[in-house]
Amino acid sequence: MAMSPAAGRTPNPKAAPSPSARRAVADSASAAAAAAAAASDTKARFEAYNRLQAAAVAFGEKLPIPEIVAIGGQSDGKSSLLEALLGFRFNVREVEMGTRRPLVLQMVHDPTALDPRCRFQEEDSEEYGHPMVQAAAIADLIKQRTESHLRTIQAAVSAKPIVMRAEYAHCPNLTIIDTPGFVLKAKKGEPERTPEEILSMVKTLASPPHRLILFLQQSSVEWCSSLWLDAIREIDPTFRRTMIVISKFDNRLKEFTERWEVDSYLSASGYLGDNVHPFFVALPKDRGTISNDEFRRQICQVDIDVLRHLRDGVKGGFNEEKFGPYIGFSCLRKYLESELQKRYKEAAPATLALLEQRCSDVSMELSRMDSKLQATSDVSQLRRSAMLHAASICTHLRALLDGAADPAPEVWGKTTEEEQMHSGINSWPGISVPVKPPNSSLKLYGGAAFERVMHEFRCATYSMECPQVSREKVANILLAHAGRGGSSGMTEAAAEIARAAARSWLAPLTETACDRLAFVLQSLFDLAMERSRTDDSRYQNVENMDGYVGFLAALRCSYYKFVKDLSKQCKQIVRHHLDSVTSPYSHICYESDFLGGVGTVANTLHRFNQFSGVASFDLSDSGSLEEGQENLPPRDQQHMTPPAKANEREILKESQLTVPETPSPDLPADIHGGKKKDNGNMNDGGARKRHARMAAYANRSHHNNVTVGGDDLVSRSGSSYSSICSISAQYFAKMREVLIERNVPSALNSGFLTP
Ligand SMILES: Nc1nc2c(ncn2[C@@H]2O[C@H](COP(=O)(O)OP(=O)(O)OP(=O)(O)O)[C@@H](O)[C@H]2O)c(=O)[nH]1
Repeated sequence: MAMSPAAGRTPNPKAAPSPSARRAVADSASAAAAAAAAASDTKARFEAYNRLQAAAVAFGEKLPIPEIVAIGGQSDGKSSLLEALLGFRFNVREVEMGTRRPLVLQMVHDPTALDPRCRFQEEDSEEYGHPMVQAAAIADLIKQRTESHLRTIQAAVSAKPIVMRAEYAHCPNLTIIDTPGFVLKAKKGEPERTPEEILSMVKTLASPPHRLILFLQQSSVEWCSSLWLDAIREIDPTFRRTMIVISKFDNRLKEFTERWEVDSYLSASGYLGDNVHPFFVALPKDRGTISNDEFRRQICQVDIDVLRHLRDGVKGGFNEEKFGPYIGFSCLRKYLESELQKRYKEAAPATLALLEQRCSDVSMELSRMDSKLQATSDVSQLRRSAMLHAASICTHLRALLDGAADPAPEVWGKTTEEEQMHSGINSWPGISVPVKPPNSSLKLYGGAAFERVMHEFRCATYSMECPQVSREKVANILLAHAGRGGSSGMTEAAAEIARAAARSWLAPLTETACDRLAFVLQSLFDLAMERSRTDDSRYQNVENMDGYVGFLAALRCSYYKFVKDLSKQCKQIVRHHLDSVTSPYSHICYESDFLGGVGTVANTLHRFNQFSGVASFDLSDSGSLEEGQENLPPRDQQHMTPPAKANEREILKESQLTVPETPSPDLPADIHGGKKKDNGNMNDGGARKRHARMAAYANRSHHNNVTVGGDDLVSRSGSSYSSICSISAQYFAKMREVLIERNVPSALNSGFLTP
């Protein structure tokens, strides 16, 4: 203390202080105030970073907050060092499993907390739990959290940290992350990959450049045989942000006898570079239960003992000027604290800029939400957005019908089987065999799926045979016509039978086709929504309607209703076509040149190939010839028969008619006699001959004055009945062909796609 000129005299308490004394007092007061302000700045900065860190951990954010990561081999003393820094033991190192999850230890120096207050951050939230005081309870909680998390993720180690905040009068303001220790071999019962997992996890934790690395290595390890130094070099090759701590220094001390030995060891010459100074730390060995005060006292004592040993126990002491600042726990503690504060200060502008950026992002998002909220009360704005959204959905629907590959058909498309299953329409009425159009195994949607259903419908329809008609029905129609004395009674009867069959068998098929097509269209709504959503995120100015649940539900409902109405209308139109084709006034049955004539196999085959069109290209890669030709007319089966085969079948059928036991004198002999010739010969114009025969038959019956009614339909079952069945089958095929080739496809296409 500087003496004043009046030194030695008794000071007069009442005398006014001299100006210089006043200045000195003022200087020291302002220095104290500045120090206090700096300390409070430091504390505030530390607090702010701690809160930021907790938030980052809770939300999985990666913020460049300066932190210290303690790493090293197993049992190198990381947890012990953390306890020493904290100023009390919480027994983490007693947990025999070792460190398995990183522990973020936020130490907050609080002079009022004479007992440590530890609080753990909840596993998936920013909140901290209640303060805990008991060391055993803290250790238990760490152990329990570690075990339950590892059990959940089925692993031996995890990178998900446990965050503990400790407020204590005797700890510095410091945040350290304790990590699992490196090991060379997995423990018994643990996965063999555990050592690599630990190494890679710790490397990941230590890699961010804003983190300081506190690398611990036991003093017993020689620099040349250091196991993990290379791992540190990989992360931080120049040790720019690495602090090296030689732990358990007490174990090494007794080996030094000469000064050069100590100095050479302390300098780590040749291994770390001139600018890297490791710290040499020893901590109390005593494992007994001691008070926190005693623990801290022992830490100080070990520091004193180490220095004393180096000074007095070694011949010539050691280079204290050079290495003194690096020996002992208290030096390390001071260094860590100041280093972290320095980094906090350096990082503050960048952190602030980052936070401001985040704030402005959030403000923008908030104002967007605000304007959205306001828009909800602006009806005209709402209407505009709703119309824009509906228009966008319509555009996407159109694009999907025109053929699109977005969204991924593999995910959003359906195979024929899936379509059948999801629509609840698993089969075609009256068709017992499964109908599989080409490409049935591909996942399609939109226009492609529509075309495939159309093709499936054709396949289903052609696979239908003219249903059997009972003798009574035939007799009822035939006899009535005969009674009226008509000359073409048999033809008329056959036509009438075919009409009735077409009406009752084809109508359900067309209705099913409408339902299936409607399902394809309905499914498009979700795809259009998905496309619209992707567009929204691409062009952010488009109003996002996600929150308007009621509107979206109404839009969906009206779309479904629209499709349902379309389906209803299409059913009516198709029904109308069916009615006109099956009308007695229709001339279809009597058009001899219809589509090249009944039974012209070559022509009908050609037509089948035409309708097959694009839809019959098999694009599935499974495509063996058989599969590729799914539902193309099978050669040896009667069902699944397109027009050509249907006609062939009629020919076959005719050829297989039962010869009546008593040949009817009414029928020309060649009707039966010619059968054998026709049998199986599809290209010999059999159907045409048959047609001619039918006409001849009709004429002859008329000319010979033999009425059809005179033919006994019961006893001569093989004659008139069979012929009528055969003719009506041909008529049925004709009607079907007109419907499937001309009327129905155009009606469904225009009805569904261009309503
Ligand atoms: N002699 C001596 N022993 C120490 C010193 N520091 C720690 N130990 C002991 O070394 C052992 C391992 O210490 P820990 O702190 O658990 O080591 P760790 O690195 O955290 O271990 P893991 O988390 O399993 O990687 C304990 O028994 C400590 O008491 C020291 O300075 N001197």
